Amino acid sequence: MKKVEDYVRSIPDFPEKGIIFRDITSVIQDPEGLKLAIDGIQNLLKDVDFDVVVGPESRGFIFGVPIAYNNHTGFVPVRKKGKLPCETISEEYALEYGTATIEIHKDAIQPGQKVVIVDDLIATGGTTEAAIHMIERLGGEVVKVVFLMELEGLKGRERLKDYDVDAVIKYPGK
Ligand SMILES: O=P(O)(O)OC[C@H]1O[C@H](OP(=O)(O)OP(=O)(O)O)[C@H](O)[C@@H]1O
Ligand SMILES: Nc1ncnc2[nH]cnc12
Repeated sequence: MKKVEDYVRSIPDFPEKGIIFRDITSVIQDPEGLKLAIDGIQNLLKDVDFDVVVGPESRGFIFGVPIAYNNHTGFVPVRKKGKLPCETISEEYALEYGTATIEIHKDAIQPGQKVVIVDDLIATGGTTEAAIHMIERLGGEVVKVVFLMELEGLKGRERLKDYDVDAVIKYPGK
């Protein structure tokens, strides 16, 4: 029987030389791959009590919404700058070259809410760290952070050492 990692397509040198791109389109286009991915993430949350799911644009939407639906919680998008229509707070974070900014609606998280962050992949952890800062600025408590894939060689988990972080698939390198 196939495992979820069998559905991930690895593309060398995309989007630039030296990066192995872990492609989820091959996972989610297959009914069994999609089911294994969502069920795998759900399994990491089986003992977690939470009120809301936050997912970063855009691949965090794909996995975050079904998890919110499964658990009968709401879903809050974290978007790239300039996309959200109401009042936002924002956070800048470092990319390999330069910086990027993500935003969340100011009224999306209520003080004291228990938040789970869902995304497809953790690399450096910069996106997640920025999302955590915003959630905490709004008074939310990040109770767990879950990914389909973790690139262990990039040490994102160390950057999030104060948080409960887990992933379905762990790649030892980058
Ligand atoms: O741990 P990090 O180093 O922050 O990298 C991981 C993030 O990068 C990717 O998103 P990206 O910003 O490429 O956006 P996309 O989902 O719209 O492709 C991925 O989906 C994670 O959100
Ligand atoms: N190697 C990688 N594959 C897919 N998405 C990524 N985001 C950051 N690094 C990535």
